[in-house]
Amino acid sequence: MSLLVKAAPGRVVTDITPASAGWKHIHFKALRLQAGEQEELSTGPLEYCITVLTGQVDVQVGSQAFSALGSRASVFEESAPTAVYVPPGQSLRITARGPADVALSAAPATGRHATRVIAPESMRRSVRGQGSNTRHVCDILPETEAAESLLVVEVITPAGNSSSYPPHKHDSADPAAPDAETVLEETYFHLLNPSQGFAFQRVYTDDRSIDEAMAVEHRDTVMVPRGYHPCVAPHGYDLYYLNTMAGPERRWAFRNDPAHEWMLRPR
Ligand SMILES: O=C(O)C[C@@H](O)[C@H](O)C(=O)CO
Repeated sequence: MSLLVKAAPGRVVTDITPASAGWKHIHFKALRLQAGEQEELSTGPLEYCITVLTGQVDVQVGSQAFSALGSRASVFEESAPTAVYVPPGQSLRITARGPADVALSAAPATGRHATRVIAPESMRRSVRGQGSNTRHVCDILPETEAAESLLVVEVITPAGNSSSYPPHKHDSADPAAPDAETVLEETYFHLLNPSQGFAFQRVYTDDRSIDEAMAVEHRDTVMVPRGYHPCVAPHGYDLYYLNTMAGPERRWAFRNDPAHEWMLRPR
């Protein structure tokens, strides 16, 4: 099975489930809605993070109504998105007010946290890396914000730069070194600017039982069940991706590929 899920042309751009991905935790759906189009579902045993990537939507969760969420025309604007956290056991309806791109990240939960809007102003934005490894990170649902298993973050990699680099992984848990690494599945939902561009992502393990190098295009998704997962944006095309992570422990602890870690050391 390829780890690259090509974008579908219609309203549902991608719909990844544990059954389709062959993993345990992450459900990821990307929608491209036109004015008035709706997505209705029951959250069942899952918690959701609805990220309004572009455009504006109204969101109804049970009897709670949230109107006109979303403030970006493009994910490449220098601003954070609006998101909504929705716990298990809720009815959920998303209605587009105009053209809107919406991402639904979901993972198992028991219902410890209430529905809430995550406002753009509350999200931490930071710059990571140096030189041609500089990228711009926005924490949508990080460890410090309440949720049971989901972690959601978006990253812009300027044209010509790399990100998630040096390559890192989070796929093993060592009880003898509990701080060393956590086990997290991950999806990368990629967008490019201009949209006809392409970027590259490699997913590989130490033993190379996984070693896939992918050309990713606008709205493609890459599944990272395990292994290192660096990205590169060629000259002329900025790369955006939305990461959803989930696993048995809600903590992002990673290990860099020792072969490439040298570049982080002062020279
Ligand atoms: O640092 C980056 O460039 C982004 C990555 O950390 C990305 O969010 C990820 O791979 C998380 O595991």
